[in-house]
Amino acid sequence: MTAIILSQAGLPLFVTAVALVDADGRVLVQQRSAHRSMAGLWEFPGGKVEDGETPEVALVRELREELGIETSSACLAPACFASESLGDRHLILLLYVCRKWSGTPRPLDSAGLKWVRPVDLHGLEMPPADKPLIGLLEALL
Ligand SMILES: Nc1nc2c([nH]c(=O)n2[C@H]2C[C@H](O)[C@@H](COP(=O)(O)OP(=O)(O)OP(=O)(O)O)O2)c(=O)[nH]1
Repeated sequence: MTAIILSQAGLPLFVTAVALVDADGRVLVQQRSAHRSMAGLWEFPGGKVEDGETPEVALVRELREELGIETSSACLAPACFASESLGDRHLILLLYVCRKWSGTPRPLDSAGLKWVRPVDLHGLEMPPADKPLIGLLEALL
């Protein structure tokens, strides 16, 4: 049954995202800008995996584009994932943890950034796919 649903809707949408963790154990989230779907919600930096990219390569690219920071695949530790319907597509959200990068994150493609303690993620308005990831992340950090 699942295979039939997926073939009707096309392949799932693979999105790769990261919990950047600073020296105080806080996590960076960014606010989705007004022109985007789910505008105003807080999310982990990242984006769609493009054709020919690994999730890690896509994430290194997204972090450069969205935050102006540099990291490498070796600094991305797979953490957990979410599987959620977006309506017309099915989202697979791959969440990594990263503690090592160069540069200072800037909101190059979002309405704003903030560093929050993992427990405080529960109080943020985040996309539905992110909700089950919060507890998993808390247990990992
Ligand atoms: N980066 C990121 N995307 C997320 C998270 N949670 C979540 O549902 N998403 C969804 C939102 C988008 O549908 C998709 C990421 O797409 P994107 O960031 O590359 O592109 P976009 O905002 O222009 O997406 P869209 O407006 O076309 O939906 O994954 C998250 O924590 N981080």
